Amino acid sequence: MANHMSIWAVKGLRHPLLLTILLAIYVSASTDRHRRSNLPNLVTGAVLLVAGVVVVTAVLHRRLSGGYPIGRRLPPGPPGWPIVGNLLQLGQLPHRDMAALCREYGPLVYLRLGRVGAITTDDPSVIREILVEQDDVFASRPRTLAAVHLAYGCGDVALAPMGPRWKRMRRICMEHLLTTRRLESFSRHRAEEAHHLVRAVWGQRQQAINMREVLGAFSMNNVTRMLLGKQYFGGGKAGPEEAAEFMHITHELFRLLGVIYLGDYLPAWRWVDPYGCERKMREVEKRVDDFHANILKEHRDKKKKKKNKKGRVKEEEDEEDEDGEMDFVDVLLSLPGEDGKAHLEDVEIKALIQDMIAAATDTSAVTNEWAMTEVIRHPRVLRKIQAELDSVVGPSRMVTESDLPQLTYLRCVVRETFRMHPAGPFLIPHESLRDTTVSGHHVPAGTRVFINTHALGQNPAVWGHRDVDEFRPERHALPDGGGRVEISHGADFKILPFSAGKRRCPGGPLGVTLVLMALARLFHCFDWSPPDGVRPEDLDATEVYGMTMPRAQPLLAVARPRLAANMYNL
Ligand code: HEM
Repeated sequence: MANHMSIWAVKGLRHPLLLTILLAIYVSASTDRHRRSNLPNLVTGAVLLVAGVVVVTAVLHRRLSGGYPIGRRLPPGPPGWPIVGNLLQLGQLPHRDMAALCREYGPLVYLRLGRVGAITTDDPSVIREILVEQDDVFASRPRTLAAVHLAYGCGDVALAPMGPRWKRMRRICMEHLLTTRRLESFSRHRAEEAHHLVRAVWGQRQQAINMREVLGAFSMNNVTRMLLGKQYFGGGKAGPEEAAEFMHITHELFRLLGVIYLGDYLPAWRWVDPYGCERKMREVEKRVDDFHANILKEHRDKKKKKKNKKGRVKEEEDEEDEDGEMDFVDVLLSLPGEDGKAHLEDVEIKALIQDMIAAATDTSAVTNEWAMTEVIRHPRVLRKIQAELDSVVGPSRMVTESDLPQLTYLRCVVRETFRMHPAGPFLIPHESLRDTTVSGHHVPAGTRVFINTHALGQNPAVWGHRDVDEFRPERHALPDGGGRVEISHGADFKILPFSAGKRRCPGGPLGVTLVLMALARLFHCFDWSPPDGVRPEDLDATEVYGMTMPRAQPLLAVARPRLAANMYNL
């Protein structure tokens, strides 16, 4: 009984109406005692009345109007506490908690997180309304403390609020960095990194391989070669100390960007900051900035050396390195700045480098680790992927980028991976710029928007109740069996790997190539199984929450070569 009472008390803490009932039961019990001891029960009655009125008024006010004139109703949502609002209703896996609220209250749910109003949804038509039909209203981002400290005062692309600065930075990405021509110029590097990936696995064949390390190195090397002209893994140009510093700050950056920092919702929390979160943000901010300053210095020194060698600088012109490509930092150093300035500000270049590293590496590595996990859990799927690779590529050459559009079944596998394990549980939070109406509900300016991509992929109303939990790539096959399977949201918005509208991912095509290439090479070159003693179906698939949503534990898997030995030495 005591146990039951404590469970109800905990539930009561999360639900004010329940607490009122508990309070009423308690007070009437004590009233009984008071009666027996002849104490006046007038005071008890008054306390009960006032408590009831306060809570019921607060709840009604919040439910009916949310502080807005009746008729402009906020979307439905759970009642919240004064000051903290609904923060206590969110636990370690907030995407799952918000999904449960959508099941209970409907496709669009309103929450109050401390002083911040928020909406969340996992419904394709509401998502389309927010990201496409009302793109102008919802294309901003909240100024979180992590964004201020870790993205150069929100001066980057990914975390910047809507405004002329974001537009300019995004244009630089689209017109100078992520163009088809520029990306093609790195295809040779990508092929080399795909080969290193196969070699790294071959070197550890027949033993349990930590796939997080191998896949992380593949993504990181691809991105840093393109961005900084350096490899940090596998004997590239960077020294071990620099590589260790790079890894450390990148991990810290991801971790801090993923934290839900209470100081963003309850300003008083910042005075206490019991876990030193903001102090850590400032520390990482300094180390990241030093690292980027060093990268800029190296590139400028290299440029000077070339100038001395040639006796002239080809300003404003593509300046290729000895391999024939300009890395992104070279490109950024060659661009003119704002208002007629000769160059971009250093802080602008650093913010862009930072964004690309954060946005490009973890997303593709996490997706690859989940895809490998699901395929090893389902040997039937592995056999189908390999049959396709054997027919499109054959046993006597390696997969190339030109094969990727033909790998129809593998593309379905990647879509299914994005359905069940999107790179991030939510899109990066959006924010509304002005008052608006969504699905008939009032949404005030400054509302934070949590698009729950994880819950979208698990939504039985979208995917059917029968096999929503099952990894079944066939569900993405095109009806006529032909054509190219696209790895994007499509017209139905049933999956949302790269988002849509103004803030959609500008690196989608590169991301898809990195994911497909790694998987195609790994499944073409090797057979895969879990470590000895683990059955495929018992391979753990628990996730942890963060800006991206990796497996709780790194994937360990055993590779057995399936091509002739000479193929691995090419
Ligand atoms: C599998 C790989 C990738 C996935 C799944 C992915 C996914 C996403 C998602 C979901 C967003 C948030 C969109 C929103 O909030 O509405 C995003 C934003 C972004 N991504 Fe990616 N991405 C990937 C790879 C890349 C790559 C390779 C780059 C660049 C080299 C990149 C650069 C960015 C940038 C700059 C933004 C911010 C856009 C903005 O706010 O305007 N991403 N990405």
